[in-house]
Amino acid sequence: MMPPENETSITRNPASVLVASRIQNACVRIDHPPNSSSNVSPCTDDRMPEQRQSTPARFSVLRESLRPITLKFQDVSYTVKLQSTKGDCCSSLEPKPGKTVLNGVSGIVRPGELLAMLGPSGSGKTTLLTALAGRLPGKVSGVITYNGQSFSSSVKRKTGFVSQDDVLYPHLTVLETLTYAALLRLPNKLTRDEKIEQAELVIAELGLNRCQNNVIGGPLFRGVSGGERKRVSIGQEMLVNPSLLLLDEPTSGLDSTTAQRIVATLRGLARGGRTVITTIHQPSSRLYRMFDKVVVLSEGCPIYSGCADGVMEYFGSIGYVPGFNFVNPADFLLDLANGVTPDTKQDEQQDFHSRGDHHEAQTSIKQLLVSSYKKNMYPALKDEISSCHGGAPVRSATGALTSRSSENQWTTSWWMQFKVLLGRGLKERKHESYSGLRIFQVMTVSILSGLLWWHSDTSHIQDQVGLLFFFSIFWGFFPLFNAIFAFPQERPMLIKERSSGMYRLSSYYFARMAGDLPMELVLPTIFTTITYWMGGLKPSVVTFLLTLSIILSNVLVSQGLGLALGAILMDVKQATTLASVTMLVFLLAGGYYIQHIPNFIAWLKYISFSHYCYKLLVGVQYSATEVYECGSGAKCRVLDFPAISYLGIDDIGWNVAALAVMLVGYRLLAYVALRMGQPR
Ligand SMILES: Nc1ncnc2c1ncn2[C@@H]1O[C@H](COP(=O)(O)OP(=O)(O)OP(=O)(O)O)[C@@H](O)[C@H]1O
Repeated sequence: MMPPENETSITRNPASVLVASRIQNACVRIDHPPNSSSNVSPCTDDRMPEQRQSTPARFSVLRESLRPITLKFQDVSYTVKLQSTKGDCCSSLEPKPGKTVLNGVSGIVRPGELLAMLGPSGSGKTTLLTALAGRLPGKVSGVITYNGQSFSSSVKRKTGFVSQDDVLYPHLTVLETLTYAALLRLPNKLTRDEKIEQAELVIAELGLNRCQNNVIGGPLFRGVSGGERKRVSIGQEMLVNPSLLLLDEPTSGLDSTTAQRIVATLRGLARGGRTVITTIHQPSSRLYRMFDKVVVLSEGCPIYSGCADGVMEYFGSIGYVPGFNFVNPADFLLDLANGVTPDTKQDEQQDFHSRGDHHEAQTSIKQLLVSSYKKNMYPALKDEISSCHGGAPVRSATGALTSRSSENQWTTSWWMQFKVLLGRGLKERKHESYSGLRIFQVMTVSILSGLLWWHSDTSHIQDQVGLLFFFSIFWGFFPLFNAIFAFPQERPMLIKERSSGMYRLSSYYFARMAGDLPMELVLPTIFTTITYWMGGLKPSVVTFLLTLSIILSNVLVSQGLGLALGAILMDVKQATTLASVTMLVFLLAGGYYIQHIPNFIAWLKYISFSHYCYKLLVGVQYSATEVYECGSGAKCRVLDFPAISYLGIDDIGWNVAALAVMLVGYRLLAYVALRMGQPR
């Protein structure tokens, strides 16, 4: 059948309007919308047989009462500012063009329903999903409500979001990943053992028992399969028993059986009283039949929003019917969203070369479909959005304030979050922190420098001072460059977990600091012990301990600077470049290489922690009355040695204070930068 050819065919068509209206109403498949007490049992039939067998009859958080959410979105539009393509310095002054990614998308999803967003690549599915999850940066126009209310932190905690890329720690096993998620996300009223039990139940529910002790894996080493990884991501969200679950292409890259299993799980979750929304690329007809509703996007504009099994009727009513060899409704919808109809398809096969004409024809078909949606489908949808009051009422005369304020609290205490994050961080990073390569690096340098400075004494004071300067610089560079990677590497995980309201930023931050400490302090301690005694520095335990504590303070300050640079720039390349320039400046201005720095630039040494460290190291090594052999039998005061006289070994208190200020200041800066760059 031919598509409509003139404007009259897309004007408000009473027959199409009737169909569209029926499609909207027909979507309400659940006769008795789930309520907080009886909403979870219907899912059993939809689950895979293996899941039905494996679900034990223990208490499951997945079977606890829910707070159903009806999600409505009306006229959602979103525009992004495009980066200028010109590389010259003045391009930033030009106004940047905007790109409309979403244009007037509407829909309604009730508890118990599974909605699929379909559309060609780049049509705006992910953007719409992110907007519905309340995670889209910038201004989204239109109205999005959750049980009639705007997005709030209580909705956030009841929302599960599974992104297209699985953000998981590669060195943790499936069981560990879900256990840590359970410990962090489940409320304090459950004991630790009960939380672990919930993680095991989710593993059983998702059919992950066989691989529960396998590591997740990453780009450099193999772990669980793509489908298993995806199910782990879904499991992390299932643990919070979300009322609203959003998933971005959960089946992409999976074989059809695994994809079928995942969509069956989603449908089961929906039937348990949740509102489930997923984007999907190319569903098979088997998968398509599992959806309750679909939203079809074409270049950011909706061409259909309603019941999944009403698409044929709707498009038939406006003049588009599939060809005789039609099998899959999803293929038909995607063709339409691309502006391809069965007729144009046939033409394309006949005449492969007339691409320009086809492009115009496709554009006009897309425009026709969008106009048809606006005229025939949108009014019915709009009426339904404004008339429907589905879902649990969030406001009751007395209960509203209490339940809201209690839901706004974190599910677990600060201390609990700290402990779990510390344990998880130590487990995930033990390969990195205790890497043989790192230990080898430090041991080699320490032994080599011990040999180079072998038993130097005060008659070679220049060498001794050089060793002290080397201490300050080596333990300035090494921790700085290690720390730079911390936050940029963890950023995706931090964004994901903080967006779900999993923990406070402060508990994460302190757990990270504490987790890094042991190895950050053990290596310099071993290094100093070896080099100090091999290098022939003052053979006094007190002086050694003072030297060690100065070096450890230097390590902490330098690590703080690295963390701050990483957190501010969130880009390893930029941060390492800046760090190398900074350390070069500190090296030169430290007071060892150049002893007559011009006054106008001499202030640089005051911002260098290596300078303070070096001064303190010299200060504890030599006393004011000490002498050294400065010629054949002649004795000179240490204080008169040019390098030391220029440096000065007085005002130890000021140097300690400067290091202390930097120790706190850099870490505070790192925290503030992280807070500013993260969702609250
Ligand atoms: N921040 C942004 N800056 C520039 N362009 C953007 C931005 N966000 C989205 N877009 C553009 O908007 C369009 C829709 O993107 P989106 O990721 O939502 O599409 P999609 O339908 O999910 O695609 P796919 O199926 O390939 O994942 C794309 O053309 C994308 O390039």
